[in-house]
Amino acid sequence: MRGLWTTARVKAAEDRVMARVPAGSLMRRAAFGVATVALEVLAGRRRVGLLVGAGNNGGDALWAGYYLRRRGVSVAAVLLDPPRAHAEGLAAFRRAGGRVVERLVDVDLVIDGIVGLSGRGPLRPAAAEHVAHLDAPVLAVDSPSGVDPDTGAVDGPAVRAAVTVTFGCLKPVHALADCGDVRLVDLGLGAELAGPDLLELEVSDVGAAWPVPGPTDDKYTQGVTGIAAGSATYPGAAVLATGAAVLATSGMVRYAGAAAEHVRSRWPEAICTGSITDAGRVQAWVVGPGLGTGLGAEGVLRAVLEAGVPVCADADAITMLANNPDLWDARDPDTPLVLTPHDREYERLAGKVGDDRVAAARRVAEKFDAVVLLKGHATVVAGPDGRVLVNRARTSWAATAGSGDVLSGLIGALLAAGVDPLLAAGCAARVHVLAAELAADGAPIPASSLLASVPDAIRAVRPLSSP
Ligand SMILES: NC(=O)C1=CN([C@@H]2O[C@H](COP(=O)(O)OP(=O)(O)OC[C@H]3O[C@@H](n4cnc5c(N)ncnc54)[C@H](OP(=O)(O)O)[C@@H]3O)[C@@H](O)[C@H]2O)[C@@H](O)CC1
Ligand SMILES: Nc1ncnc2c1ncn2[C@@H]1O[C@H](COP(=O)(O)OP(=O)(O)O)[C@@H](O)[C@H]1O
Ligand SMILES: [K+]
Repeated sequence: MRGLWTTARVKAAEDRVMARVPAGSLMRRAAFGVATVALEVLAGRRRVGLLVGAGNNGGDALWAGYYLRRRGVSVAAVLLDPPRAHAEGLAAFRRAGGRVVERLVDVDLVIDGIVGLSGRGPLRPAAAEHVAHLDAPVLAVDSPSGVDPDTGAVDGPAVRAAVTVTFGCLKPVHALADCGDVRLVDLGLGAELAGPDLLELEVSDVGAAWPVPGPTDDKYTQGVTGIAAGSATYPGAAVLATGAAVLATSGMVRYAGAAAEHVRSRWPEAICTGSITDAGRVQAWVVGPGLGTGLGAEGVLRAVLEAGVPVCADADAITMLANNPDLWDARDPDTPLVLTPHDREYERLAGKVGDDRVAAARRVAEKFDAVVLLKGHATVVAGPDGRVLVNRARTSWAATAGSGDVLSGLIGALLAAGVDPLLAAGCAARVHVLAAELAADGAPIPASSLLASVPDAIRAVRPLSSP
């Protein structure tokens, strides 16, 4: 797992390190890292432009310009606030033959030192104007300017970075927003940083957590997933959610609901019944996709919440919980609940998501004592214990009708297999994103194709040496 630390925590750690190292040494180390990556990106080309803001981020850029000049690179700098440009960095830059210009023209690479950890709100007009006219690849210093370093939110023009060079540790922006290729320069912060604020699963974490059958397993021991989804109007949601559970693990899947015939004909291996009372025992339930919100659906949700097994509540189940708070009383407080809202469902539960999606997911996780998976290009999974996992998609092909139904089936199967609910949601989100990518391969896909790629996505995360 990769840890990410909020800017307040990073600044506090940097202050403690700075108190015991010579003045300016951290900045020069950071800038040397920037210059090293810049030379790599330049690959022999020799013209660099700097956009220099008034803070230490601009100082990093100026010192990087100094190191690049010493390697014979031609470097021009635009100072966005000349009287406040980092004095030592600017002096070193000029000494090394760096030029100060009004506008960047004919450069092979732009180094964005407009603003870093202290950047807040939309870019100021002068910075926005330069960013709007960028026509070369950009290396962002610490974080792309115009993107909030703690939330990844973008309000107005922002730098689109091909590569971001960051220092000390990763920050939330590096998992929540597009920063291009992210490179980390060590500043020796390690001992000063306690546990991270956010976590990002790596492929190996997902592969290690994904349940696989052992020699003593049979169809029951791996966990039976129950799917309470679909309706006469929306049978497809039942087919997709059940299919995802069938493909996610080799345990058994039971389907209960009005789409039993549709599900049976598509997934003959699922045990299908028309009603939840006849469903038999399961180790986790998925409830909600395509279920409707009428009295019958409320009864199903109540039965699932009372069942005493982990529940993944999605789509209409979330809407019902938002509209009828009495339904919460049916919940067994000792069994885990995973809620998987998109923004509109979130709003029904707890008001607008806002710019800080991590804080939004945390609020609802705490309020309902549940794991909350907030859907989107960057999926945020927050646990009631304060842990947060972030998973950003590299493409947006998953933004298609029915793809959420697939996700809920994956989560349900992992819950039934006994995976920790936060990890279950995080691993499912990761495999879901990968399945979308593999299925799309550059062209739009329906959710049924995403579903068909689930086995390939699982193969891709599992260790190479495993059977
Ligand atoms: N600490 C360390 O040990 C190390 C720190 N390091 C580096 O320092 C960076 C943090 O530096 P920092 O704290 O000086 O702030 P920084 O990000 O340059 O921004 C402040 C300036 O931006 C301005 N500004 C704000 N919002 C804006 C907007 N929307 N649009 C435009 N401008 C905006 C703001 O203006 P003001 O509000 O003052 O008018 C002020 O002038 C960090 O990211 C890393 O690169 C490395 O050298 C390693 C060692
Ligand atoms: N822009 C996007 N990029 C990547 N994934 C996205 C994007 N928008 C939505 N998704 C993902 O697609 C799925 C959509 O789920 P949902 O809105 O519930 O759809 P449905 O109800 O039609 O099944 C979620 O997994 C979500 O994270
Ligand atoms: K920057």
